[in-house]
Amino acid sequence: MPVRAVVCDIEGTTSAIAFVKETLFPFAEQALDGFLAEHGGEPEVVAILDETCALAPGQEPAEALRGWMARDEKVTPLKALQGMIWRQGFESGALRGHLWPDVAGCLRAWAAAGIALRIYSSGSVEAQRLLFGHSEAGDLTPLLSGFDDTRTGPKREAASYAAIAQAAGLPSAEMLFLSDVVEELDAAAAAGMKACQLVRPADGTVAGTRHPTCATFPEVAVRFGLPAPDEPPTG
Ligand SMILES: CSCCC(=O)C(=O)COP(=O)(O)O
Ligand SMILES: [Mg+2]
Repeated sequence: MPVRAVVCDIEGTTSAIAFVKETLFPFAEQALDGFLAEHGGEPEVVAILDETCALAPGQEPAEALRGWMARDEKVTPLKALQGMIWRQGFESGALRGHLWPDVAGCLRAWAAAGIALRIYSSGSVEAQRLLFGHSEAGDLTPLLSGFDDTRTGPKREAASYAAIAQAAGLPSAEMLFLSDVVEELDAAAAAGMKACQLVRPADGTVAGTRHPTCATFPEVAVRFGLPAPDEPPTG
């Protein structure tokens, strides 16, 4: 069955774990109080704070959000708020989306060959668009045909991948999911997708045993019969 769509995780797959943990997360944490003071009355932020209170009853929302940040919990309202905070950073040029140097060339080659490219990350859809729109390789959003976050469903549940396949309008067997996390790959495979673990040495990813492993996107291309990029890796 040929691969007609590739679904990419971000942290540990297209982008360095260190970029997310040492640049993006501290940026959001430091800006949280100022952001809430300035925007806390806006309907979209009020809805996020209500969702936070529902998930952390009895806690001040800012305190709950800080706790989730400290524990790197992939909680949907936190992810939505982080995306809103990062917007200021990406649009001002203070932040630029990190991509591993082997990624952009493959995304361009795959999109040019008609392979549908989608993102599925715990980072909110807004954050995903910002990262790829302001990436170190330029604006890559025209290459991407779909974005999903935890509002589609948890990343470790097969139903989320079935929903992504349905949104893409493709049989799941013709879709390839790339992630660094074995449990996410298990869920994608349970939904019928092909699955491949990105084991990037610089991220310290530990290779699992249940799925094929690749260190770079060009290796993925070779392994799954996708076109190889005609540009050398950048960066
Ligand atoms: C700009 S995307 C931020 C990524 C993020 O917040 C995150 O939690 C990463 O999770 P992933 O599912 O991509 O591993
Ligand atoms: Mg990941």
